[in-house]
Amino acid sequence: MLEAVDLTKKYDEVQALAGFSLTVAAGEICGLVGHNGAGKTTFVDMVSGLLRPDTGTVLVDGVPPHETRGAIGISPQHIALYRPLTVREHLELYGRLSGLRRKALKSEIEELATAMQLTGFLERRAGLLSGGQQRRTQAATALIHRPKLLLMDEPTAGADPETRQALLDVVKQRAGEGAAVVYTTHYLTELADLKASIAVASHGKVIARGSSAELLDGLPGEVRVRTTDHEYHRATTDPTAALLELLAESRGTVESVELRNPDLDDLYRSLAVSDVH
Ligand SMILES: Nc1ncnc2c1ncn2[C@@H]1O[C@H](COP(=O)(O)OP(=O)(O)OP(=O)(O)O)[C@@H](O)[C@H]1O
Repeated sequence: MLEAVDLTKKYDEVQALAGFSLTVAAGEICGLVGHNGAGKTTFVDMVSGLLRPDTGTVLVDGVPPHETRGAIGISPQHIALYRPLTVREHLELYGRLSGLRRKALKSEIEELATAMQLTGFLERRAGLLSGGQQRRTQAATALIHRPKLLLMDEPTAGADPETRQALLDVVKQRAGEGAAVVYTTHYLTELADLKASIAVASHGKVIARGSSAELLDGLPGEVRVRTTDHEYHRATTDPTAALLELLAESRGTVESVELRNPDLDDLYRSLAVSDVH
């Protein structure tokens, strides 16, 4: 569904993309992760047709992004709503731009408003919405025409847990219906919830690609034991054994025990990713 091969892009002195390749199949959610400045947004902008690569090719459903019509839905990193327009007017506008007819548009708005918990706000102007409501509206504009490719650039930034869950549920549902999804985030827990595959970007290219099991297997998590006397912690791939050892070593009364699974920082460390441009 999405095929990007060897993309490069230079902004003056900054090599934002340096041979960025990524393929995402229909029905697949690909979690695109990486440090700030790794090139994720530049890539998303290129796939959405906003930016042309210096070299390399992008195909969406077999054609270049600027030639697709209605195949792509984009939820940009920064909220970009028209303050005087209501939520319903936004959804009508984006739906019409993608060629949705009046009847289909009406039922899509109803279904999406329910899924995104926007039913009570449809007639409210965007400028008067809370941050979370704006996030949900922004995401809804990307989803209204049921695109074959969904580009979601940190869609949950600043969202409360309820907004985050609504968003994750809709993304899962759309992938279940066959949409390909590129989902950039700094939260591994979201990717686990989405059962997403992972692509790690660094210095303008994808340096690791696979399922989270493939990429995280064997990475150490951490066990912490806090007692009335001291706090003990150990990095480990065998939490049960480490916990028993720490309990045997610890002095004082145990107050808390914490097991932390490997996270994105552990993954970056294992890949020796250290870049911030
Ligand atoms: N319009 C621009 N002009 C000059 N440099 C840019 C421009 N856009 C991005 N860059 C640079 O290109 C590099 C990649 O930026 P990009 O926004 O793609 O990273 P990112 O992985 O999305 O980061 P973040 O996680 O912070 O959103 C950075 O060094 C950034 O400063």
